[in-house]
Formats: sequence, structure tokens, C-alpha cells
Amino acid sequence: MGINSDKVRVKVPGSTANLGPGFDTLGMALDLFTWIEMSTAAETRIHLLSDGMDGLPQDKTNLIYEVAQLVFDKAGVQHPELEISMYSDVPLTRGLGSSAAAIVGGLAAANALIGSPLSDDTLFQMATALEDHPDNVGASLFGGLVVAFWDGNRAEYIRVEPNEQLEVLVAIPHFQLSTEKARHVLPREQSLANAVFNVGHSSVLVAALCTGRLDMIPLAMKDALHQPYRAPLVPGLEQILAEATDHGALGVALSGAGPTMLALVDRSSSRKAELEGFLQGTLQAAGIEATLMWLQPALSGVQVLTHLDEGCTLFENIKGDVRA
Ligand SMILES: Nc1ncnc2c1ncn2[C@@H]1O[C@H](COP(=O)(O)OP(=O)(O)O)[C@@H](O)[C@H]1O
Ligand SMILES: N[C@@H](CCOP(=O)(O)O)C(=O)O
Repeated sequence: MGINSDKVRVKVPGSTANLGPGFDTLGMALDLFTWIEMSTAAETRIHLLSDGMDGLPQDKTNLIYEVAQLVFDKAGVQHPELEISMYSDVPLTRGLGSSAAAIVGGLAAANALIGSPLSDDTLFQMATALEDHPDNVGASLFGGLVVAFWDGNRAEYIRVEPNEQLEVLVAIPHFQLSTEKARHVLPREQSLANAVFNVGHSSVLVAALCTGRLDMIPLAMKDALHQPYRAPLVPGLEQILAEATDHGALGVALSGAGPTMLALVDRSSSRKAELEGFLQGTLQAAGIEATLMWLQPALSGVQVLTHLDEGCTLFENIKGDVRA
């Protein structure tokens, strides 16, 4: 199997996980993207092109470089030195799936570089094992809404087209909360009552999303397994979870492990400004600065970009598409 001597470029969406009750099970891709360019080189070099990437390693300990090595191992090819450039609009460590986007983007780019010997399913299994849960990586790989489970050995999923009335408002606090820390506060054991509560709510939420029963979202988007334990880490969250539906949200949840909070909104709602004011006001009162952003579900998962100009830099190619 040969290694492609061209540059490969991939575009991968960030994501929100859980949607409240679907802990480690539901993921939805969002239109916030990470772009990765990868080519072979005489010596490994890693370029981080966007702001906010402080602290990410620029050597062979970088996550994207590391996951590329796993692809080469799995495909049985020699490890080439790599030149990698990365631009990301997905903020780090905020609950919008930056690590999943980096993992999926790194896997997809390395696979394309060696002629795509690995199937999407193989990439999904690898990404799930790396991230330890299938929700964000499933959404970044396949786009749309992904309903998934993982038994520690294999992950399975079904992709669902997001309802076209759904729009997303996120409040992204100006502080980081690592997924590792936000998983650490969860109890190791839960009551049967909490398990039944979440199975019921998550099942009805998925059914509501599949059938367009948006009226069920405010009732179904409730959780007993993780949000109550994570709320002390995110000032304002408790009030937002309790009251956002009184201010125009269809449903509200912690996005992934937080600290970002996410509201699902009917795109024809006349109460968007009211909801923005409620979120911003509640967070300000709790002493939290946050950026609000309207996002759309991303329908495509990771894409290998073939239309880009080889003669231009990654940033020159994508600058019309980035948010910042
Ligand atoms: N583009 C990237 N390149 C290298 N590492 C990354 C990249 N994006 C994320 N990471 C790693 O993932 C970590 C964030 O993951 P995590 O705590 O799960 O938060 P989230 O995935 O919600 O943003 C970062 O601190 C960094 O170690
Ligand atoms: N199901 C996971 C999701 C973590 O998402 P992230 O975007 O915060 O990494 C969890 O809730 O821990």
C-alpha cells in the first residue's frame, strides 16, 4: 500500500453530546468546524493556525499526530514523518467536541493519505475507543444526529436526520472544563430509579426527534444521571436548566461535559431575543462571562476536501468558511 505524496485536507464538525438524558449515547454534529491538512515531510512539523490553541503540543505528542500513527499501524504501513496544519473554530475544552473532532479529523486525514484502506466503521471503532464514548465521535464522523452505544468492544450507531425546524443556541462560558474533570464528579453507581428515568426520557427524546414531535422535547430533555452532579461546576446551569423553556427554548442541556449550555430552539420562534437575554442575564448574575452563538446541525460528517487549491495554504483556502 502506497502513501499519497499529495496534501490531504479534511473538514470535520464539532458536536454536542448527551442532549440531556442521552448520556454517552446521543451526539449531534454542529456547524463549527476543524480543518486539518496532512502531508508527508522530511521532518515532522505541526502548525496550529487558529487562536485559542495555547498549550496544545506542536510535537509528536499532538493528538492528531498520535491518532495518525494508529491508522498507519492498523493499515500496516510504515510511519512517515508528517507535516500537519490545523485550524479550528471549535473552542477547546468547552463541551463542543474539540477532542472528538481532532481524533476523527486525524484518523480521516491519515487514512486518506494512504489511499483510504480503513472503512468508516473501522474509523468509528478506533475513534470510540480513543474518546471512550461514541457520541461525539459518531457525530463528527457521520454528521446529523447519532444514536449510539459502546460495550467496550464494539460501538453501534444509527444516524438520524435532524429535524429541519431545529436550531441551536449555545452559551459558551469563558472558562475551560475538561471532560476528564467533569466525568470524575459522577458517581460510580446510580439508582434504578435514575436509570429508568433516563432510559425513558432519552427514548422519548429520540422518538420525538425522529417523528418531529417538537412538543415533546421540553418534557423529554431532562436528565438525572450527570447534569445534577455537574451543575456545581457550572454556575448558572441549574437555573438555566429549570427556566430556559419558560423563555422560548424547546429544551436545554449541558453540552457534553460542559461548561457550554445548549438550547434547542424552533427556528420560527419569535422569542429568540428573549432567550438570549435570559441566558446572558442568568450567567452574568452567576458571575460568568459567556459568548452566545447560534448554530445549525451539521448534516455532513468529516469530509475529505478535494476542491481546494494545492498552491494555497490551508488558511487561504478556508478563510471564507471560518467563523472568527
Ligand atoms: N485540534 C487539536 N489538536 C490536538 N489536541 C486537541 C485538539 N483539540 C482538542 N485536543 C485535546 O483535547 C482536549 C479537550 O478535550 P475535552 O476535555 O474532551 O474537551 P472537548 O472535547 O469538550 O473540547 C484538549 O485539552 C487537547 O488535549
Ligand atoms: N458523553 C460525554 C460527552 C463529553 O463531551 P465533550 O464535548 O465535553 O468532550 C460526557 O458527558 O462525559
